[in-house]
Amino acid sequence: MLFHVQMDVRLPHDLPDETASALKQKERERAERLQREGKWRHLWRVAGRYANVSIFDVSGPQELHEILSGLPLFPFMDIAVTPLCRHPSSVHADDR
Ligand SMILES: O=C(O)CC1=CCC(=O)O1
Repeated sequence: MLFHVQMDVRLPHDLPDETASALKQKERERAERLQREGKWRHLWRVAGRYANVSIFDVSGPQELHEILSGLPLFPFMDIAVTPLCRHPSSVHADDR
């Protein structure tokens, strides 16, 4: 099942630089692993904002929630989830 996910990152201004750097590094490692596993299909930066839009390919909302809530930056992100289904005019056979 595909989900469009927008994550807006809001790190507290008083978060020490070292803590922020460690969180970002852990987030990167988790994101890279999930991409290699095929669960995090797209990851795009929103131009001009500390935010991303992503496409996840997971079994359903429960798995998505487990992934998102396990992200190192989860406590510092506003997340909006939109479930997706196939568009009848899409020419891409792999759209699910
Ligand atoms: O920088 C972001 O948008 C937050 C993030 C998600 C995956 C990642 O590596 O960073």
